[in-house]
Amino acid sequence: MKLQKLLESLNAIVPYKGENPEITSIENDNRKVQKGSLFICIKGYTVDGHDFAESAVKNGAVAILAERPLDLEVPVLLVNDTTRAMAVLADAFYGQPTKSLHLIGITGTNGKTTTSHLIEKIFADAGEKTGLIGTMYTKIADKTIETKNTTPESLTLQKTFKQMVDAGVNTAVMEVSSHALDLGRVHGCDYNVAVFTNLTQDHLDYHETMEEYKRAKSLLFAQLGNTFDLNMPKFAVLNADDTATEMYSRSTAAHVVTYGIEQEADIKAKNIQMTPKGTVFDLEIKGVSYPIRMQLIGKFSVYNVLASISTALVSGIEIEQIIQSIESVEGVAGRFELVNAGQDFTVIVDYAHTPDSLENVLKTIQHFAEKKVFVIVGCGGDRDRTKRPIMAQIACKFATDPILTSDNPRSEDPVDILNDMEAGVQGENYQVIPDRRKAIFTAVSQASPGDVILIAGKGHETYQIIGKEVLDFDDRLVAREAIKGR
Ligand SMILES: CC(=O)N[C@H]1[C@@H](OP(=O)(O)OP(=O)(O)OC[C@H]2O[C@@H](n3ccc(=O)[nH]c3=O)[C@H](O)[C@@H]2O)O[C@H](CO)[C@@H](O)[C@@H]1O[C@H](C)C(=O)N[C@@H](C)C(=O)N[C@H](CCC(=O)O)C(=O)O
Ligand SMILES: Nc1ncnc2c1ncn2[C@@H]1O[C@H](COP(=O)(O)OP(=O)(O)OP(=O)(O)O)[C@@H](O)[C@H]1O
Ligand SMILES: N[C@H](CCC[C@H](N)C(=O)O)C(=O)O
Ligand SMILES: [Mg+2]
Repeated sequence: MKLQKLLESLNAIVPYKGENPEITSIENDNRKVQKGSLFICIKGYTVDGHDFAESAVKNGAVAILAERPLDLEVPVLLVNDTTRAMAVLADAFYGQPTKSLHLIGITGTNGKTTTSHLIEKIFADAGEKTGLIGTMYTKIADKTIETKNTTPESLTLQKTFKQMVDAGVNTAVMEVSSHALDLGRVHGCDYNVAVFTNLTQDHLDYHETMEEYKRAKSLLFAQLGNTFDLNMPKFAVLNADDTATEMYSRSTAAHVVTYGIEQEADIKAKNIQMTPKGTVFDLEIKGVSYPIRMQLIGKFSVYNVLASISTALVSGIEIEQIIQSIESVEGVAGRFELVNAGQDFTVIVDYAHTPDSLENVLKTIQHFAEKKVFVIVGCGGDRDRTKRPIMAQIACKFATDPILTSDNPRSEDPVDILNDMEAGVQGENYQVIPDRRKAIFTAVSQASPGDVILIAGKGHETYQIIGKEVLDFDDRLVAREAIKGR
């Protein structure tokens, strides 16, 4: 694509001196630049991409997009915000791929990964070719690709959508993190359905206040419904039981569909009964009731299922087909995943790493527990510090045997993180075992028949980040080892 043509997508005049070269790729990492690339300088949290512009030109870049003048022999185009411009250019460069996809975006503090998998399954069972982008991986039809972020930056994102379109995918489901919304990673994405799970405390290291965090999430709904499509109206699927829904409902020009358990909602769950093997409830839609018998456990799972059912319904999938899919879901990796290695007590690995998710999972366990409940929990380093004492409090309140340990300490001293946690539980009964492996082995050695051990925080993760090292670590494998060694 010619540079001038590409720039038209910015909807603003970007004056520059020089020729109108053919752009063969867009890159924001000088190490990936090839002959014909447009190099975009991004001021990051670690380094400033403007410092790599000269090297990019040496590597073959024929134009540079920057926020400040640079003395280079190729055209330098100036914009106020290169990150946001990059998102719009990427969308144009890859041929606006999201216009050819039924795109579903999910935001919320907890439940995004779970809900995205449920939705993907419903669409796949209905015969659609699906794509998925989220915390665990990116999936393009049957191909799985490793990812670093829950929502990738815009270049990767739009390239992925293009690959999906090329592979014949028609429905794409993605998690949209609050960081991505705030940093404009999803500008240019044309969503058909935007889903809200819930809003509780997390990421205050980044957003600083809950109001700011709430506002960041509202951007998904504000972006939705701004383009009119008679063939495919746009929908915001909102949780009626969460107070943030009122704001998100006001933020969007799209149709609003609500789901819930407590408040009035378009799609409701009633008469919920939990068993250790699953959950039974009545699904109510427009006065018609459908009995649901699913394998997922806990009230929070009912919310995820309601969000998924609502999304599929507004997308035109038949209710009978949807119910069949939901009832056949066994679970999502690392979410309330049982570890069975022949032991006579229950071991659950779960990704709860926020106060609300930890409380929900522990309450669900309490509902069935007849004996002791162990919880092994830590808090990630270089992340929201204010959630640490709260998570320790929840561990002590809802478990009989809490063990505070390390999650991913990253650049922080694990003992400092544990001190932050302990500040919330002075005078309570708990153990502190900084080594996560030792913590798991201890709980397993102390458990008696009928007890439950919840290993929280890392779910599907197969690593532990200590300092700059990424070490092999999988809660499920360590738990198995500990059980075998008993
Ligand atoms: C705070 C944040 O969001 N950081 C993201 C950001 O990294 P950064 O700002 O440090 O980038 P940088 O290293 O300073 O680089 C700046 C620029 O220079 C370029 N560069 C850099 C080095 C070089 O040699 N040459 C070069 O050209 C880079 O390509 C980049 O364009 O850009 C990177 C590439 O896109 C992201 O991977 C990275 O996410 C980091 C890993 C991160 O931890 N992000 C978290 C906070 C995050 O985004 N989390 C959310 C939510 C998770 C949830 O679901 O709860 C997520 O969506 O993942
Ligand atoms: N609807 C929900 N409400 C509250 N807690 C939930 C809900 N769904 C899942 N959880 C809890 O939150 C944990 C994380 O779930 P999931 O991975 O689906 O969330 P996520 O929003 O994708 O998280 P992340 O932002 O880290 O990617 C689960 O392991 C479970 O403990
Ligand atoms: N996407 C979340 C994941 C947290 C997972 C937990 N294990 C941790 O490392 O804190 C984050 O980056 O905040
Ligand atoms: Mg996720």
